[in-house]
Amino acid sequence: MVDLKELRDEIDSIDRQIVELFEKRMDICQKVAEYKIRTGKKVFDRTREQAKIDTVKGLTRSEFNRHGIEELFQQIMAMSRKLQYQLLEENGVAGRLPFIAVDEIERSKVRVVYQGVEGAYSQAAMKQYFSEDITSFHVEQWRDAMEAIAEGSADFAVLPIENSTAGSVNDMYDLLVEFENYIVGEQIIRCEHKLLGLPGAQLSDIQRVYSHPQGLSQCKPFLEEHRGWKQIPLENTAVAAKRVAEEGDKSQAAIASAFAGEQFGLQVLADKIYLNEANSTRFIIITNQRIFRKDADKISICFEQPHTSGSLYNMLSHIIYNNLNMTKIESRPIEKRNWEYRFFIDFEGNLNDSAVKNALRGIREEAKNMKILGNY
Ligand SMILES: O=C(O)C(=O)C[C@]1(C(=O)O)C=C[C@@H](O)C=C1
Repeated sequence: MVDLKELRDEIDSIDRQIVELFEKRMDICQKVAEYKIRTGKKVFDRTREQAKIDTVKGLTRSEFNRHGIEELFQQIMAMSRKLQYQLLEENGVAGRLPFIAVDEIERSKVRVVYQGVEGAYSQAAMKQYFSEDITSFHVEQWRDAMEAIAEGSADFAVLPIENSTAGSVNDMYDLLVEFENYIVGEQIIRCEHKLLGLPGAQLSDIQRVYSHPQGLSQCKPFLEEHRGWKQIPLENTAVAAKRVAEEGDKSQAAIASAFAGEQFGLQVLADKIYLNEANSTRFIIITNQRIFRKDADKISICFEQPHTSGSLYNMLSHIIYNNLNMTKIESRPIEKRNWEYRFFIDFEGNLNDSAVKNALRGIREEAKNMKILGNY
């Protein structure tokens, strides 16, 4: 009968040797980093890593171990790269990020665009974020707002990115990739949807209900109690309220805010119809300049990765290894490339932090491509 203690002693002795060899290897990697600092050579060398993996796999005795050794060496080399990025950063050769730190984002005497019509939740978000002495205008589509920022006809745009009940606004992620606009702030607004109808209308008159698709989805249980109603999605909750007011048909109602109701002279037919008491929408403030507040504490980036096992894990390891806290992850299909995805992550930090610069440098070097969407 084998003795477990003896076996464990043997494992302990092997592990001590592994640790000793690992530390020796990392010391050499430090010298490699010094060489790379002197010569400007890139840390990540894909060809060398592939050759190394092939060689060490060839040294194993079984298929099972071949797989294990591949994973082990991928991790060892990932550690080696992270050490090297850290040394680059410490030596001040990590490179400058193309973002400029500012004390404050201007909130007065600026031109701001939002999507929808007056009474939209975007307008409420704008009013909360900016002061009263701004010039504002609204556009029909989110894309129009993005274009207004890109061409400079507005300084800032206010656009929805996420609702606490219905989830992310997918189109916004795609637009953030398409346009060279950047997030500089965010504003959270409670969305207390109401069912709004014409003055004198009764709940029993209603046959059709208009809202934004997210408005409809956020009031699902209420709408299920009224299965006979036809649900019609529109581009904005305030557009829905406007339409009910303009068409003057008592059988029509809108799901929108109380201030949209006031704006268009509608009355509240049903209150508290939303799924979640704390139902809120997070709006982002966008501009065409690469600026960030000196005290900004949240970063959004996106990157593309090849469709291979472990590729997302490898990117996220830069966040973990630099002790950063990831707060959100999203994926969106890449246009014209079926079943391939672009990942969007948010994490805590400021672009001036060394840990953040380190993580970004690693991701930039190792991902197919990476874009910083903003620090706010
Ligand atoms: O050989 C190098 O250039 C190294 O930086 C060392 C090393 C390794 O750990 O083996 C690490 C990173 C490179 O991508 C390739 C190999």
